[in-house]
Amino acid sequence: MWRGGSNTRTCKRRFFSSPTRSRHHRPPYMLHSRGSQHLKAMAEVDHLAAERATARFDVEEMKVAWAGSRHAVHVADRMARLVASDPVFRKDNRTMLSRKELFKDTLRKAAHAWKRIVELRLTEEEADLLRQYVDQPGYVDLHWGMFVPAIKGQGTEEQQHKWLPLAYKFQIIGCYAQTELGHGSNVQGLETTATFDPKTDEFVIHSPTLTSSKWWPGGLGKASTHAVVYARLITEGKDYGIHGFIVQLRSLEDHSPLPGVTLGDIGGKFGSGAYNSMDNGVLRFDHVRIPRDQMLMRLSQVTREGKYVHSNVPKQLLYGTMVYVRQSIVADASKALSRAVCIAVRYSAVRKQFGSQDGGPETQVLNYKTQQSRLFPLLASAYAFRFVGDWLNWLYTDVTQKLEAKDFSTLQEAHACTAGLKAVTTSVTADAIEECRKLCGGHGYLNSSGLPELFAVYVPACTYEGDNVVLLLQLASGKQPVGTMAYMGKVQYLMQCKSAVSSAEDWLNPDAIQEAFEARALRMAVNCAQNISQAASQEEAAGFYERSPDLLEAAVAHIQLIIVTKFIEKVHQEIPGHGVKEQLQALCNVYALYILHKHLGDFLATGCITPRQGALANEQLGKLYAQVRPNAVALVDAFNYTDHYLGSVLGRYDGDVYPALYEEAWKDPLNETVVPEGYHEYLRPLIKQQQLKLSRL
Ligand SMILES: CCCCCCCCCC/C=C\CCC/C=C/C(=O)SCCNC(=O)CCNC(=O)[C@H](O)C(C)(C)COP(=O)(O)OP(=O)(O)OC[C@H]1O[C@@H](n2cnc3c(N)ncnc32)[C@H](O)[C@@H]1OP(=O)(O)O
Ligand SMILES: Cc1cc2nc3c(=O)[nH]c(=O)nc-3n(C[C@H](O)[C@H](O)[C@H](O)COP(=O)(O)OP(=O)(O)OC[C@H]3O[C@@H](n4cnc5c(N)ncnc54)[C@H](O)[C@@H]3O)c2cc1C
Repeated sequence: MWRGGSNTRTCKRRFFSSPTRSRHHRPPYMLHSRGSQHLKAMAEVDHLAAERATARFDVEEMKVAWAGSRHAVHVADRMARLVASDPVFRKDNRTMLSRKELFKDTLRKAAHAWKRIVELRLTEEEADLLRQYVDQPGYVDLHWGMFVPAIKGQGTEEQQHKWLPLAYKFQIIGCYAQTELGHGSNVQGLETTATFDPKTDEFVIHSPTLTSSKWWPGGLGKASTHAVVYARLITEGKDYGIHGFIVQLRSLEDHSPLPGVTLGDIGGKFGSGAYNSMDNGVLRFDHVRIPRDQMLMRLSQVTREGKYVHSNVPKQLLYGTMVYVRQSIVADASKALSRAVCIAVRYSAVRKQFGSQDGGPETQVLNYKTQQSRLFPLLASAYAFRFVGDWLNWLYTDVTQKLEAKDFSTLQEAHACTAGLKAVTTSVTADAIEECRKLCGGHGYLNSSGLPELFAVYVPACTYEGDNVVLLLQLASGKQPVGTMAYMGKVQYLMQCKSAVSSAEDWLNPDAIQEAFEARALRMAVNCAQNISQAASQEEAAGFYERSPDLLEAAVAHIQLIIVTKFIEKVHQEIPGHGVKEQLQALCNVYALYILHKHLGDFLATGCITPRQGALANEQLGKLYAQVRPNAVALVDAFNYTDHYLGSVLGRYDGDVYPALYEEAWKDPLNETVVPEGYHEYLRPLIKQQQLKLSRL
């Protein structure tokens, strides 16, 4: 008890009262030769070895299951180490940099990453991974993640031929300028105009109001030379709605804004370090002219005479770039969540509190059932999101191939799944990162734990690429029971079926889980439909508006069903490696039963299960946690993250947390001097004044 972090009385003075030190001073015990030997010896110890020894499965094979293939493990490993060993990619000081320093550091890292990519002739797969491990949001994310995909998806072959080689070689840098000060979610409400002038064969791009200023695009503020700008196309006096245009913003010689272009950064954002490395920008146009062939013309065209021609394709293909990014955001959710969980699991195995009143060892906090019941569902969710992300990537590829063959039948399904899964996985992940911070107690609140920055970087994912609530409401427009909606075809059965579960073990049967989740999702959707028609005596839209909070819950139930289904399907596959399948089976059950327990109200209110069956699910959940416990550290080791990528003293692979925490504290700029700046101006006069007052008494 007295050795734990809650009891700092004994250590406080000793640790922080050393004499004046230079910027590079070391903590007291590190100056002492015996101290540094001690530290070295400790560094060679694996404090988590005992935890690793209790694992009942082959961790190397689990790495393969997580990464998707042996090749994927190998490439990821190589790229992670390449980044970790390069001093330019250092990030441990990131939260201490000013905004300007941080931005410059981002430019430096991006340039260095590009240099390494070219020097080492990395493949696209390797280059993507290298950028991921550099782990600092920046303009390159938008250049590769949105600018290039927008040109690929919406540009004609000729346009692709012209613009993509320039973008691939970084001869131009692009961003995605859609959102405006006054309109984000409502894309059809954007105000920027692109008016065709047949006299000069040009479009005139203009920002007619303050609210039409482009606002938020990443990379726009300071880095981009070009943007795909979304604007209302006006020709022959008619407004044809939103279309994309390639617009040059800055000189390729000196980076100054082109005539008629006003642009800059929109200002500091949530958290230290974090997303402040990104130059989210503001942009206004004052009648800026661009050639007609810079309208992205794959979906529709404007002829030399100014005639608007729409190809025979759904207009929603304009939103294709967003669908692409949303599916990649789902894969990213599992990365962010697994990082947070890895930190919290390892630290919970190291951290000890209570349990001994006689000087004996205290209890690892990971052994507390409350800690397990908060942490293991998050561990299971990380695996669940990973597998549903893989499936979504497959769906996206499949839909893209169909679209190329002019088959648009699965477009709506792709939109619904990407929108819904993006919304659910990002909301859960943001909350989970914060929960992991709390699971790490006080030390989780330190920047050096990595969790505050991870949260601050991650939380805007709930908003960008579509506000999560707005996206979930999109699911309600799904009409036909196809694809992931197919279960709705079993409406008669699912409306009246009763769960057969009669013991806790029965909940281990995937069919029992699947049926309960299908029945809950379907009944909630049917209830919504009935309530909407009752609420809307005249118009469906009015009922939709009235019952939208219920629709949100029904949408979440549908998405949770997809996640559970894809996890069950994954576990049904052949999975090599001793004990790997068993562990994944346990995690799948933890995920499903945790959701069932958390949303018990839904399951009971819709009559899918009885209160007794709900209690049995919770009983089984407790048994599953006990099964996960000895494997927990190995299950996070399977994510295969380097200490550099994890960026957390609490999540270190060797578990040697305390010396690392101690050393990290001394790196803070406040500790550059023992007597702080401001002492002579503010502290000393205050103290002296009080002393004077006292002496007069
Ligand atoms: C510790 C350090 C870690 C470092 C890690 C590094 C991380 C780096 C991070 C970088 C990653 C990402 C950067 C983020 C970049 C962000 C970019 C953006 O945010 S870009 C802007 C995105 N904007 C949006 O998403 C806007 C949201 N709004 C919409 O999508 C739509 O307008 C929508 C869906 C709300 C529809 O509105 P509305 O009802 O008005 O639609 P329409 O009338 O236009 O259409 C209705 C009709 O179309 C169908 N529909 C809608 N969308 C789609 C679609 N995408 N695909 C197919 N169909 C679609 C809809 O269902 C309707 O169909 P119907 O049959 O008529 O019912
Ligand atoms: C970090 C970050 C990076 C970004 N990067 C880019 C970028 O690169 N390019 C780009 O173009 N944009 C970018 N964006 C903008 C982003 O796409 C929008 O902020 C996002 O789409 C949400 O739109 P909004 O800001 O208009 O929110 P709003 O729609 O104004 O949302 C405000 C509130 O209203 C609610 N609401 C809105 N409509 C409805 C409705 N119909 N029913 C019920 N509730 C509703 C929302 O749920 C929310 O609670 C970025 C944003 C962030 C935060």
